[in-house]
Amino acid sequence: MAEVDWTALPGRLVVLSGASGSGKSTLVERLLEKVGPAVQRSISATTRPPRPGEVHGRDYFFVSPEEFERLRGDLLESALVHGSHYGTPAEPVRQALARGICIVLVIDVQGGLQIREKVPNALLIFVQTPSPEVLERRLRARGTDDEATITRRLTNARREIETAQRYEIHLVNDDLETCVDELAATLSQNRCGGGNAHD
Ligand SMILES: Nc1nc2c(ncn2[C@@H]2O[C@H](COP(=O)(O)OP(=O)(O)O)[C@@H](O)[C@H]2O)c(=O)[nH]1
Ligand SMILES: Nc1ncnc2c1ncn2[C@@H]1O[C@H](COP(=O)(O)OP(=O)(O)O)[C@@H](O)[C@H]1O
Repeated sequence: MAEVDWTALPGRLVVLSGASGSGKSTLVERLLEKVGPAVQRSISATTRPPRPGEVHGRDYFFVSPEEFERLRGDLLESALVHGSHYGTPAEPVRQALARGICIVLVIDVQGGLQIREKVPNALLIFVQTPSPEVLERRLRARGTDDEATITRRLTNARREIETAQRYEIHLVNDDLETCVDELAATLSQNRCGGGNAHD
């Protein structure tokens, strides 16, 4: 696609990262219910197989490794995470930002740092559980992953938490509704959603 000045678009780009099981998907789902259409989330492409209940085009675009390679040139950022490829299709994000909508990217820290380079005015938020034990408990309770997958995600969690030092905003997802409120307030204070998307 043609060169885009991402910082000149009226909508704000928000990155939400956190270890697997930290609650990113749950938080964003609740946030979108709460704040309405001025905030939307981007749908990533991935080579990871769908989990039970996940829907193509709603949760992710589930693609083959070959399709992912063909898509590469159209991605705003991409990364290899827990052995699968993930990436953000650029054009839908550009169109939404051009309409003044705040777009949330639920992506890993490698992608977050690529966004920081490309879109310097993006807001980078990192979410953590109150402790590593709570993270492990929630990942197991989710019941979507086998033991090897859980072990891999817990190992990667340590590295992600170290990289998170470079994120400007840190949230602790202890009580869900409290954290959703904090996320909504953070966005509102940073010119995202809450009716001020056109400021
Ligand atoms: N860089 C990048 N990371 C992504 C993207 N989509 C999802 N991820 C990240 O990939 C990791 C694995 O996501 P997922 O397979 O849904 O597992 P979960 O984190 O356990 O729910 C998480 O850190 C996601 O935030 C993307 O488009 N780009
Ligand atoms: N504040 C919370 N308290 C208790 N359980 C939570 C909380 N936030 C999320 N969960 C649960 O933890 C699990 C992991 O959350 P999820 O949103 O899938 O994380 P992520 O998208 O970061 O991998 C899910 O089963 C979810 O229902």
